[in-house]
Amino acid sequence: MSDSYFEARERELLGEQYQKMYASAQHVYRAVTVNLLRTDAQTFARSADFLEGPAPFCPESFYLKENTRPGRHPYHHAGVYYVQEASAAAPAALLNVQPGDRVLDLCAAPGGKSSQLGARLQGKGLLVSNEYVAARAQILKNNLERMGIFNAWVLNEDASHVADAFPEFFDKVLVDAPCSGEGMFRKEEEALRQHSQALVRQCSEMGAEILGHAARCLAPGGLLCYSTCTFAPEEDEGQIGRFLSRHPEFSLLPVRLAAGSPGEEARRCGWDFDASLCWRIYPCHGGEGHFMALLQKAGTPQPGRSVSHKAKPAKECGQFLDEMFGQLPGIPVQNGDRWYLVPELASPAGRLRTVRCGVELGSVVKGRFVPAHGLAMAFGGLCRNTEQLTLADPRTAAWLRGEEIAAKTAGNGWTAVLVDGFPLGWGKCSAGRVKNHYPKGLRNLG
Ligand SMILES: C[S@@+](CC[C@H](N)C(=O)[O-])C[C@H]1O[C@@H](n2cnc3c(N)ncnc32)[C@H](O)[C@@H]1O
Repeated sequence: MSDSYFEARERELLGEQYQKMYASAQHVYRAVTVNLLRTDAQTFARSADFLEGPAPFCPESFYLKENTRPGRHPYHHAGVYYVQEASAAAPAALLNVQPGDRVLDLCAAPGGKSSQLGARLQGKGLLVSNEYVAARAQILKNNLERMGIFNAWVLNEDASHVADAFPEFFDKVLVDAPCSGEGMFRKEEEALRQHSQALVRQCSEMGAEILGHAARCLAPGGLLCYSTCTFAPEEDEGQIGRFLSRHPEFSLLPVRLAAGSPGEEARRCGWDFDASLCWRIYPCHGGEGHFMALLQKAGTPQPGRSVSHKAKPAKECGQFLDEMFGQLPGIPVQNGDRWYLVPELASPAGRLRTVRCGVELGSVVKGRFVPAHGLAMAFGGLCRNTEQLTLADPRTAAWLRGEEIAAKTAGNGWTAVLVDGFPLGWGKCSAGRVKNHYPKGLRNLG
């Protein structure tokens, strides 16, 4: 790490601790976060042989063994885990999301923290997952689809529009702010090259604006988590101090994790509050670096408002769902020639730029229903016709390469293909063979 402004600032703030916090921590840890919608942390730890052990920042994060390629593993394809730096997994867990909550992730792409929030909802309630940059919002949608988060509404909006549309609506809000990325220095040279004091100031202003919008859409009594992957005072403790001075209706709750260190008084930028209630993770703690603070809005939560939709799926779509699944959670909604299963609390009509609301079910082509990949990823484990694979079965690798495989458990017609019960998309079975419908862009090639 050699940005001169960064180094001079941190040496001054940390004194003798500087060497310990950054320079002597050479090891770069890689980690994954298990998807609690697919399995639990203990079962995952037993079944995945590529894990080094649990990370100390949240129960669903695990360090990886050296030389693993987690992106090609069948469990990755099946959304059993998300490749996520260990300290980055901490903030979402602080919100203590419960099934049925209304949750907003305001700066969500590529989706690591949204996946955690969605998994903790266990399919009940609503996750609104917003990303400002359009191309990144598509990546977010794809990741949430792979993780099977079926009650997510993915938006590509300015934070101010989200706040206008949902006044005091959410029980829990996460602001993982766009930041100067000092916690990325060891992983990405580009973050180091682009860094400057001016960038820190710019990010601090942007973060303050986003936090203001987050405050508006949080319900009375609701929780707001603010996090960054930077160490800069103006974006961290200083940001929280400024927010508290503008928002006396918020109070700071203590954050204490098994590893890391309390927020620092010297980084308050002159604001008067107890910065030690915040939490920091430095490279020496076993993660690349994160700052987080948990805030509560005063007041008592009101019963949530819900928006009802009335729609019946096309005959072919309804028939397919009845035969293959029975009752699924959500409301069928048509958009053009496609059908979606929309979470009950969501209202996809209106002016918000929606990337995806709920699960894409499929479309009717020449009088026949063609199921969408997202349907298999969300509900494949519940499907009545399945081709069941295991990690040890050579057909699993063949399937992920896009090959046709021999049928052993599926009957004729559309079938969900599963590895150890986790979904790997659709196949179509006939004459003892399963034709491969796993999307071409997702296959393990080369
Ligand atoms: C730190 S990243 C979020 C990472 C994400 N929470 C995760 O865990 O995968 C911050 C995100 O904020 C987005 N962003 C950029 N400008 C923004 C703005 N003005 N308002 C809201 N979000 C913005 C960035 O595109 C980026 O995807």
